[in-house]
Amino acid sequence: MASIPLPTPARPLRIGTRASPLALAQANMAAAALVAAHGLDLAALEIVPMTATGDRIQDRALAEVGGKALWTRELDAALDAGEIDIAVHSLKDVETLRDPRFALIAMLERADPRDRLVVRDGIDGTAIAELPQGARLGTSSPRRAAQVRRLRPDIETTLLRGNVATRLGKLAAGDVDATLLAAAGLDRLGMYEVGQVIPIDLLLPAASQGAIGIECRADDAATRALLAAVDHAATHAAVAAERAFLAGLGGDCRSPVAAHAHWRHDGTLRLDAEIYSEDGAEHVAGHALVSDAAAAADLARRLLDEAPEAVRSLFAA
Ligand SMILES: NCc1[nH]cc(CCC(=O)O)c1CC(=O)O
Repeated sequence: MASIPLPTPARPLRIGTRASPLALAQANMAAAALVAAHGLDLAALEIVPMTATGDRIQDRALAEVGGKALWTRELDAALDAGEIDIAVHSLKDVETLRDPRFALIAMLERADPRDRLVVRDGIDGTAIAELPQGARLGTSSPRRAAQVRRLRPDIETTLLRGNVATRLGKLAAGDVDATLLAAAGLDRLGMYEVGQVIPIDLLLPAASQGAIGIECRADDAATRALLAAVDHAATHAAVAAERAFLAGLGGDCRSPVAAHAHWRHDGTLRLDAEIYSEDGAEHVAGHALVSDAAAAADLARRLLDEAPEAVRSLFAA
């Protein structure tokens, strides 16, 4: 194979990212992986932070805002215009159907995919089952709201938006009694002690949760080669199955859908998935061994076929 032209301080690789502390931490993880894989000079990389539409809108549920690509539009435009060379994303927030001008080449090794329950001072209990009767749970995730309401119909769910620190601040201020946050995000912010982890079999995570994706322009062969060296193949295949399931449903990160794939000891990949009605009162769950995207899409079709009307009607596909 021909050698890859490496970025240099004179011609740095520009890494586009959202400007939130979590996004910056993730961009730095991607940078560190590239430095390690290629023996780059740190000065050969430049982090380029930008604000996404989703960051600007703070007062409404993103599901209401409508429109697509609330987290990717600005980075896509910068990538397309050649202002950045790569974009680093929380894959959970990236649409399953991407513009073919962009290529998702690499995923870093997935972190803890689980959610953690965080309660405010004065609330006893660290598990969902232990929350006080009628507790108020803040979340911006239709999945988390539906899952909690299924387990605890007495719990009231309200909208809680903003980056991780903002949400924790609103929790501390008593706006809500509890919230759910991704363990991966908390850990990447150094908040290892915040919240109580919820087992996967109690609260199945969102498709792609804990996975960081790195994209470049599809026609940028040099950058593709650079990124391919930091791809974690096992993560990539598992997350691709989760995303194929979501795509098969016609869902996105605003759908009450959970999907998690994990490698079994015999080398097969098992995909577990659940789809909920908005209030969590109804749901359908299933699993399959998935050797390719088609098998994940098959599971989506099977679950939609089995789903009660309140669930199926959420997916107009
Ligand atoms: N929707 C926001 C978002 N997107 C990715 C993460 C966490 C990091 C990850 O899943 O990799 C979070 C925060 C959260 O859900 O608590």
